[in-house]
Amino acid sequence: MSVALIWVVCNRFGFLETTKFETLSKSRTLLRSERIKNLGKKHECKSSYMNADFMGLNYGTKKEFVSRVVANPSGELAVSSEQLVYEVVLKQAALVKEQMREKEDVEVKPDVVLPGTLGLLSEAYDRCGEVCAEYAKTFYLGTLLMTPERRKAIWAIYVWCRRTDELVDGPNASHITPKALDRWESRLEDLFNGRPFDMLDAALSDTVSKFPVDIQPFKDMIEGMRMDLRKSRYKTFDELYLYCYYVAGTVGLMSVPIMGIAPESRASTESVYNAALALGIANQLTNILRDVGEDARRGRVYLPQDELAQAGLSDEDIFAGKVTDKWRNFMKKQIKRARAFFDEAQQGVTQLSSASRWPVWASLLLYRQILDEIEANDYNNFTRRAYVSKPKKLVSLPVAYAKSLVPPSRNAALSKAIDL
Ligand SMILES: CC(C)=CCC/C(C)=C/CC/C(C)=C/CC/C(C)=C/[C@@H]1[C@@H](COP(=O)(O)OP(=O)(O)O)[C@]1(C)CC/C=C(\C)CC/C=C(\C)CCC=C(C)C
Ligand SMILES: [Mn+2]
Repeated sequence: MSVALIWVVCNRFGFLETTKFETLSKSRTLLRSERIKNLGKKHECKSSYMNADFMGLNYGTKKEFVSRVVANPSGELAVSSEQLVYEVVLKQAALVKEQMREKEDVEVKPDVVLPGTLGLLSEAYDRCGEVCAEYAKTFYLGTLLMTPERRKAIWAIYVWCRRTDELVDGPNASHITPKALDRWESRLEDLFNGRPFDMLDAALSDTVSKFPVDIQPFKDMIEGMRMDLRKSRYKTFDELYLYCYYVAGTVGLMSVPIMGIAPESRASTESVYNAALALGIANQLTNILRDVGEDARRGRVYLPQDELAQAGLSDEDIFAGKVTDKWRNFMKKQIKRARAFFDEAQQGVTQLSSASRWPVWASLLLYRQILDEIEANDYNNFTRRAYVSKPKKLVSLPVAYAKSLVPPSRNAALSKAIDL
């Protein structure tokens, strides 16, 4: 009965037209000469530059840098994951700009309220808030600073992401099949089309009818869960990058349309999306570095196999779980790379609307400190879980608050630097 009512409510809101992007995995085709021409110079990809630097490759200045191509196992050249993900970023940014423009032209009609249905929707959002508070307390507290509309929308997205992650990471994970993920995806399509399946879906259905959120990052997150089902090793950082985009970079892309960009920001929408993507990647890399031992006990090694080999390490060393100098050196490089992604993200946080900056700074600073804790544990991430202590968390909150007060620079030259 209540589901039917919510279905009616959400149906009435109409639906966001979903864009006809090819899924990222489909577009991950081998590089043809025209693709090289089109992709090479068109988008200067900051992250690619950053990784090239990390790998000790010298590509000259950032401006001169032309995106990297990677070789697949049979030696053929393919478009790098970063380049493909960057295309998604550009499309998301273009879409949000287009939708914002359309919104300005559209006359806002008053909502037709069906008796009894608004109460159900607000109950659905309250439940999302409870789930968020239960799983991510600090972040939940941060969301309380946002406007009520934005806060509820972020809770609804959080809950959908958490439920998606639980499918492959939760107690029923061993029963999850690719078919189950296909069903989850068609449920996602239904809710984007105003036909939610349950209360929590109804909250997200309402959110996507109000904010310019696209379905693509949601679909891509499900793709990441598919990847987790079929894969437990990553040959290169390029492969790992794609996984990180799917499961975490997508969260950044989902969140920006809700959090909003500060009206006074001079940075381009693309650069803000790129920073959001970088935060997702940084968080996921940190998560992987923190959980090396735990993942190994589940037979999973997310660390790039080629980089392990270059460091003179193998899966066996990870299963043995001995902290050696080889391991320390390897970890130092991995931490350096994760920090570079955090640095990239930090430039974008300031561009967000003022009320959204504090929760993002708080989550960034707290997650980033996990890297410091791994160092403090002398790189023993096999048997010691790095965590940020309560006092350190408490100190981070006012620091995050102070950072959130810094407005986007009005200095055009500085904003241009962000656009690199
Ligand atoms: C303010 C803020 C952080 C908003 C994001 C809120 C949101 C919708 C979060 C969803 C997170 C989620 C449940 C994702 C599912 C996949 C997953 C579990 C990813 C890992 C998160 C950490 O979770 P945890 O430590 O609990 O991991 P375990 O399951 O225990 O292993 C991830 C590591 C990644 C999450 C990614 C983000 C939070 C990206 C946030 C980016 C933004 C909000 C963009 C900000 C904008 C700019 C311009 C920087
Ligand atoms: Mn997880």
